[in-house]
Amino acid sequence: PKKCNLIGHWVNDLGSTMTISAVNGDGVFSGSYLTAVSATTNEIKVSPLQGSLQHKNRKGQPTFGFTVNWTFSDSITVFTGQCFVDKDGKETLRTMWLLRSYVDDIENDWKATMVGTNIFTRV
Ligand SMILES: CN1C(=O)N(C)[C@H]2CS[C@@H](CCCCC(=O)O)[C@H]21
Repeated sequence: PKKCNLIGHWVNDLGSTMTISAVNGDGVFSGSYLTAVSATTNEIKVSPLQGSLQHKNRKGQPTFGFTVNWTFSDSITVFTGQCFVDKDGKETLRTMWLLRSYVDDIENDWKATMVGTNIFTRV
């Protein structure tokens, strides 16, 4: 049956790689994120991620959410999505994300959040 497991190594179309470690009994997990591109000119470094997944339905394709706390930029990204097994039996994470960047002035709050979709596949 279709079984998608979040644990392991993932890569997305931007070349970012993500490693998700053990998922505990409450569905809480942690890991690390290494981005290949950034909106900043800072040197890119590995960043920690923390999240949780729904496995109440135990249908094997759980929904999840996680936060990446960027170590090299004054910003933070939250991802949410679902882990699928596609028709070829390959696991894929379909996600949407919000990237919130620091702005100096509340007048610039309107342009501080970017949104996007992103697909991860197993490395
Ligand atoms: C590389 N990325 C990636 O793999 N994404 C799914 C998108 C959403 S998080 C962003 C990178 C943000 C880096 C920190 C910053 O530039 O403020 C971009």
